[in-house]
Amino acid sequence: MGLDKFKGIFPAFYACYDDAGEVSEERTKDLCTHLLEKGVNGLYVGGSSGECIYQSLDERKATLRYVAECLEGKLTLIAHVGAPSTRDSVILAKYAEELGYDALSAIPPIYFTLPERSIYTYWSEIMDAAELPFIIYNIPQTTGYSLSMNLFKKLLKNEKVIGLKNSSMPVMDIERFKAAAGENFIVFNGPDEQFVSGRLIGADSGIGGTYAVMPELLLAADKAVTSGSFDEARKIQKEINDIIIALCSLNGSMYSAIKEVLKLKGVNIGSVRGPLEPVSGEDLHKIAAIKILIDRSIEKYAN
Ligand SMILES: CC(=O)N[C@@H]([C@@H](O)[C@H](O)[C@H](O)CO)[C@@H](O)CC(=O)C(=O)O
Repeated sequence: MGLDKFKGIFPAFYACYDDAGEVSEERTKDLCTHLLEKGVNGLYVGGSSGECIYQSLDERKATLRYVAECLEGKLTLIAHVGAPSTRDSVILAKYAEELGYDALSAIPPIYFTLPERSIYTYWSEIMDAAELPFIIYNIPQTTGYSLSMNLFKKLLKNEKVIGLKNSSMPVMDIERFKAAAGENFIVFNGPDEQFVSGRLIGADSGIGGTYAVMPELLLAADKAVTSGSFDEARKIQKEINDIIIALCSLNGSMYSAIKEVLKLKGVNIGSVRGPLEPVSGEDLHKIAAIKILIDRSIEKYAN
């Protein structure tokens, strides 16, 4: 199949809540519209950044639906359907197919440390549930499982496997997975702090949790890599990293800091759900400084 629609910048979509902390249709659609206008290539819906592990099945289905309804095929949509049980993952996979999503993706099973054959079975049962391409999600720092080359090669035998979202930290992992899978396969860079290096070593695209607060910078970095302007790409990556470090330096989760910055940009998607912590009152003034940092970088590199 043609994989071009999976190339480019894919913000990991955030959980959008109303002021009472419930999933909000209006705010979900506001964020979709905002990102569409910024020119991103697609969205990764319901992953870590979507706070998937803190949401009920119905809330996850609602978010998948609101995004699909709002975008009506204008962006490539990847549904993250990983859930604690295979049963729930299969329900989400079937629902994403009904809604017209372009691909599925899932983390490996969480909580219990399971043997690789269980991980293989889990991913395979999700793939069997829908006629959609599948993107493996390797994120050892949150799941405790690091995708082995053996399991990767076994999964590649299933023609539904068209890509890998690789969030492990060694950039070299991207090169190894890409080499094993060949050209007709999409590798998404996971760590935003290494986007440029990930692209240079072989990632075709990027999915990231900080993209949606600064899509202009990721799009500019991607363009610089594609056009061979490596010095420019390196400079943009430095700005991206300064911003990520600032977002992570507050009392409160990075996602809550991002959501506060988005509010200042006119996109209110509420705050985070516990146990993620909101930004504390005394840190709120720092949010304005982070927004200025982002705006200045965009002015410098993306206008
Ligand atoms: C461990 C982690 O959460 N990694 C993030 C990164 O995008 C991360 O937020 C970013 O590099 C900042 O550290 C993504 O790989 C996760 C992600 O995109 C998602 O599933 O929402």
